[in-house]
Amino acid sequence: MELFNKYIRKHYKSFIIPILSMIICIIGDTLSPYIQKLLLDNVFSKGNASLLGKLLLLLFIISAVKAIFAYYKEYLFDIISADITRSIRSDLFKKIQTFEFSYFDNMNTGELMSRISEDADIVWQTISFGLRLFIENLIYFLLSSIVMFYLSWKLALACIVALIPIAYLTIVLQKKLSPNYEALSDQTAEINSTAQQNIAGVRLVKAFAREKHEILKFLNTNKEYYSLNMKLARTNSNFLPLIDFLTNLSLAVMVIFGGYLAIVGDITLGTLLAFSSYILTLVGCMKMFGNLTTLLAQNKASAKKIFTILNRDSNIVSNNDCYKPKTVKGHIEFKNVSLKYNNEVVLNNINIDIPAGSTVAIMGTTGSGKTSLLNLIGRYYDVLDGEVLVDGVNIKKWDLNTLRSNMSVVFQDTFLFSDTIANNIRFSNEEISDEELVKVSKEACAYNFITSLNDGFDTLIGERGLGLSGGQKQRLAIARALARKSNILILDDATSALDMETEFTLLKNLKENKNSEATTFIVGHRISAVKDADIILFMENGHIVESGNHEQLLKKKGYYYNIYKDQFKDFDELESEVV
Ligand SMILES: Nc1ncnc2c1ncn2[C@@H]1O[C@H](COP(=O)(O)OP(=O)(O)OP(=O)(O)O)[C@@H](O)[C@H]1O
Repeated sequence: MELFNKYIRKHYKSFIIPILSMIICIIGDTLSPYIQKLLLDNVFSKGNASLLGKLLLLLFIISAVKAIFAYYKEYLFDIISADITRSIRSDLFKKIQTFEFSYFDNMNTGELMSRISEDADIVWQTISFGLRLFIENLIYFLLSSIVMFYLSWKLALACIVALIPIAYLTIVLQKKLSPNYEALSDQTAEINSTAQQNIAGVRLVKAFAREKHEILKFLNTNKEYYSLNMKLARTNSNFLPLIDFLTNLSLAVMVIFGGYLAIVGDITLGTLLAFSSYILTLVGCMKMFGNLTTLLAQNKASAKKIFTILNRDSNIVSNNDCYKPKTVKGHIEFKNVSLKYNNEVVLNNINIDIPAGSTVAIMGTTGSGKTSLLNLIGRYYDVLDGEVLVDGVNIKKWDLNTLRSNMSVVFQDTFLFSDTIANNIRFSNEEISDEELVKVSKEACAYNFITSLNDGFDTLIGERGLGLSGGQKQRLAIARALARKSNILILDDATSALDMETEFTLLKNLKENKNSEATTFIVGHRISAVKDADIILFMENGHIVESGNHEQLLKKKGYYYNIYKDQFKDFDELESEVV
């Protein structure tokens, strides 16, 4: 129903011409048996030869008109359905873009791909094929019934009554098929996601020699899909022969009762002949309604899933009259901030004030909440308690697009698009000139390796930067972040795959070229990467347990000092040996 209200109804004007064409074709089809009746009763029985030419000409005209309008009917219906499906696909894609991070934490890619591809295709089939046939058969049914009642109400009534059990069975079949199609749609998504995950992780599978396990997993999913299809086939084969039998029975009723009416002189032979055509049309309609139930059941399942997405609103949205400053300075404050994912509290009572232009380094054990803390700045997740302020304004009051457009992030997991190196860097800022492209690549220590490739900046790389080393991918991701030239830069463990020397050069470049107002966050594990920061935060179990600059933290002789000692112990020992 939602499909109808949201997509089909607004196209109602486009349906006028194809439906009119359809009606013209159906009128032609419905008139043909009537003309045959006239031929039999008037020309052949009564020998009225003058009518023969006229009736044959009429039959010819009807066929020609039908052929012309059939073209419009088919073609225009196809255009409308393609249009509607395009709108559904675009709406789905646009809607998915609005969802918050946590939605994607709980949803797998294969499932979403199924919604955009298979489910949208089923809706397309329903409209282009199903809806057209439904309207067509409904009109056929109504017109044929009207003519039948006009010719002989007794025989028409008998035929309609004989068709009632078929209609009933069709409805029961649809009810039985619906849940099966829902399960089938779920299973299609499961197959997609199993295949998608395997292909995305194929290197891991091969490295661990887990091909057999993966094949087995896929075969099981496929077997389940097969079983569901078999179940559907069983349901169909339980009902369809019965529907066929009843259909033939209704024909027999018509022949017996019609023959009797002809014998007693209630109807002419021509009427009986016309009736046999009309009843075949009615039976054809009933069969078609039966077949359409399958498609309708399939469509119901797919449309339900599509509308679950389309009707969902993101939990993180900008308010009306939100804050949209022209420039962002980068003053960031966390006030009593706590964060919870599902049921787990991962940040507890965080308080920090970071003046614009500071460089903040975050250290801490794995899982201590470093990424989670940084995720709050762009409002990728909402706080449980407290508030995060950027330039003195709670980020919940900010226009999300303005806030995020003024930030650059390098995530822990590097993702590169299947595109050229230049386009990957320009992803964050399409406006940058070729000179700036070179400049940010140099800053990110990526220029030398890019220019050593045969196609340089035009080199095509795979979705995951195939053909590039981990460190090269990270450097491209950093160049992409720098290209945005924003006043908030977040590097979440972005140099972990670089050797110490490259990391040192890169961080030095960042410091030297840094726009003095840019606030920079660096999550790092090496003292050499963090020691020059204005503020160093040390995190443990969702708390900031130490903060200060390098000297202050060394004096505290706490967590930071211990790491410093561990990392520089070898150096000190070596120094003492040399001395
Ligand atoms: N999207 C998420 N959904 C649920 N729990 C999460 C999510 N992201 C992180 N966590 C959990 O939150 C805690 C903090 O994770 P976070 O990634 O912030 O730590 P981290 O200090 O950045 O770790 P690492 O140094 O290993 O990257 C962990 O216990 C982690 O399991």
